[in-house]
Amino acid sequence: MKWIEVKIKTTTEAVEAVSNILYEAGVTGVVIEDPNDAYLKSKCENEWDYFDESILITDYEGAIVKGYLPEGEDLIDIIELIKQNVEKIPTYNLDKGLGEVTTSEIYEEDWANGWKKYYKPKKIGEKVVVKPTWEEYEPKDEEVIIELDPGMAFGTGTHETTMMCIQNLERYVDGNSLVYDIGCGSGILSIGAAKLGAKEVIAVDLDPVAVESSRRNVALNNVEDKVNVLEGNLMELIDGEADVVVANIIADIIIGLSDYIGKFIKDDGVFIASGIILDKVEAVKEALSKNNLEIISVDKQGEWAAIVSKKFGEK
Ligand SMILES: C[S@@+](CC[C@H](N)C(=O)[O-])C[C@H]1O[C@@H](n2cnc3c(N)ncnc32)[C@H](O)[C@@H]1O
Repeated sequence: MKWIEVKIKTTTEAVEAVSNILYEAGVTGVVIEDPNDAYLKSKCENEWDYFDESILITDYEGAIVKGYLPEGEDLIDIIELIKQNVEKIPTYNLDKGLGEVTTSEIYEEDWANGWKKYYKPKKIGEKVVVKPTWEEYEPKDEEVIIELDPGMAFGTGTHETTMMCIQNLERYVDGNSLVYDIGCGSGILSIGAAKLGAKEVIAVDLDPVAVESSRRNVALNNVEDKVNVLEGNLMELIDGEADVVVANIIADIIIGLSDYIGKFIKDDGVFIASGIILDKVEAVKEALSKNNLEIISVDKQGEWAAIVSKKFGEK
């Protein structure tokens, strides 16, 4: 299968905005080459244990953001939309830099392996470390390691929305927890919940590629006894209430879920909703509150938010 690499030359300050443009266009991950960012981060060794100096070698002095899209009939329209959105970046008071959008073809085999050199072990919570299967990593005390090969599914652990879910799972999962993971992607959150001690996890995704990836990663982490991965829609697959429901999808889907998610949460259970673009935080909060879910916290990282709400029992 052919994939199209979309490469955008921008500035450090616009990296988040450009990444979001690519995510909204349908990429499942981005590669950022930013010599300036690398310089800053190399000063902070604790934060940057796994720094790969090869990202310093670039012919452009600003930042480059790359994303990958499958070849398809609507690709020309998607690229055009990306270009238009990049042109709009200055309206958010950000310097778009060159703003040049270029594309090149790559074959699945190149893509499947090309991105791997940028994907390194990374601590994404207080305890949880994501370790690509092909990397060596010596766990430190108390660390919880998720072995991962996401393949073509979303969920490498490098996206803010995933990290905020993991950080909240660390807060809310205990040895008695039944957890539902809606939109499991690579299975990262289900595996994280299981390794944080959850008693049982049910993972669901509409996308068969994600289901296959989750099952493979669940086996790789030896948590098959705790995690059950199902393909399809929550409503049709699950009957019962969980202590923790986590969904890293997008704001509009979370808003739709809010109408009925309460039926799947025990009294005093929590709903961790992530993937919410900052502009839509208020709309999601309103949808949750309207459905008797009380907002407990709103975390923000970059352009994204995660909202934790709680279902209170009868008083
Ligand atoms: C952003 S990814 C999240 C992957 C992973 N949970 C993470 O946090 O990194 C969202 C996933 O939700 C799935 N999805 C989208 N809408 C869904 C729905 N209504 N029900 C179940 N899965 C859904 C997509 O197929 C995709 O795999």
